Amino acid sequence: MLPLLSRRLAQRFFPHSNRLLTTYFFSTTSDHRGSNPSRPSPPPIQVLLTESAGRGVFATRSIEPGELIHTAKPFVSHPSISSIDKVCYFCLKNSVRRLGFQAPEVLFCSEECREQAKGFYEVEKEADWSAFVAHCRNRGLKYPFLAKRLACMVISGVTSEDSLDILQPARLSAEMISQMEEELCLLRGALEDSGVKDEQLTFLNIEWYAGVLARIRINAFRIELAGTSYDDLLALAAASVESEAAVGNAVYLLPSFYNHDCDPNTHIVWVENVEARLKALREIEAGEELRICYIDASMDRDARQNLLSNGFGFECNCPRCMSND
Ligand SMILES: C[S@@+](CC[C@H](N)C(=O)[O-])C[C@H]1O[C@@H](n2cnc3c(N)ncnc32)[C@H](O)[C@@H]1O
Repeated sequence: MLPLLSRRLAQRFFPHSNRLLTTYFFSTTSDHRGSNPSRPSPPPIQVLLTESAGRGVFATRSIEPGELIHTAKPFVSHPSISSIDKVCYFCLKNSVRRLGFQAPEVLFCSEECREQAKGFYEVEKEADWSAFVAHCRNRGLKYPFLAKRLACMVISGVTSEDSLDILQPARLSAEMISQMEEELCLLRGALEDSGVKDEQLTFLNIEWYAGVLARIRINAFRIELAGTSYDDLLALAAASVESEAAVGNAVYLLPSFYNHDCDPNTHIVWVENVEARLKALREIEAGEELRICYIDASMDRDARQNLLSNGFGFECNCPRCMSND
């Protein structure tokens, strides 16, 4: 199922086939290797319909505790405002040193990241984003930055305007949509003033913008890097005290199909950059659904249910909640 899904997704999301971006997105791998040791086998998972939580991810074979099930590159990501001058503008790698070739306002950790970023940055760098950034900063908004980056990707032709349609959207109230109008106006205005032609902006209306944000709201991950060294761990500990542990936000395609469980069998981690690693927390049988935890599982049942209902719009039906734990 996955190779076919991948081919269809590749045609749909990258109509003009920027090879670099396509490679970046589809390099999901698993630790297990097949008969050819140099080639990683496809991840041991498939996406199927569940009984009561829409689509979900299921194991196609037994998976060992601690096993790396697969990795995933983001479809779109963005640093948090407080991290913009510290992390790579493409991969969100921490403690990046300024390289000579880049524009003064953003950082790239390598030539490769700068090259990969061309899909959005060539459009983005021509515009003055100060009004859009000030608007989002004053209201504490983070998701419009992902929508802005996606809009730039659509304009440059590396993805199509319906690329996130495959993801489940949140229900938005009329009030939420009317608040988005101002952001959209600033986003469109910045692009128009930078010389993007009207015909390249026909997709950028409130239906598109609200549809994208409705999907981002349910499917975006907050990226906290675990780091690899003692210094990384110390920096992370300091950042969590200052509530600035997140380096950014990202939307992935395959990881978005994982449902939530308050006692999950799988977790998602980030080590050095925005590339996600899905790992088994315990032994998982073939055919079992893989679930991650969207929230802090240490909270009591009522707090968990409230958070999931307000943040994600669903009543959790996991075994832990059903047993009132
Ligand atoms: C990130 S999506 C997961 C994939 C989704 N099931 C789909 O079909 O695209 C999150 C949505 O899945 C459903 N969901 C996830 N975990 C659930 C749970 N424990 N109980 C009920 N619904 C759940 C909810 O509708 C939620 O808004």
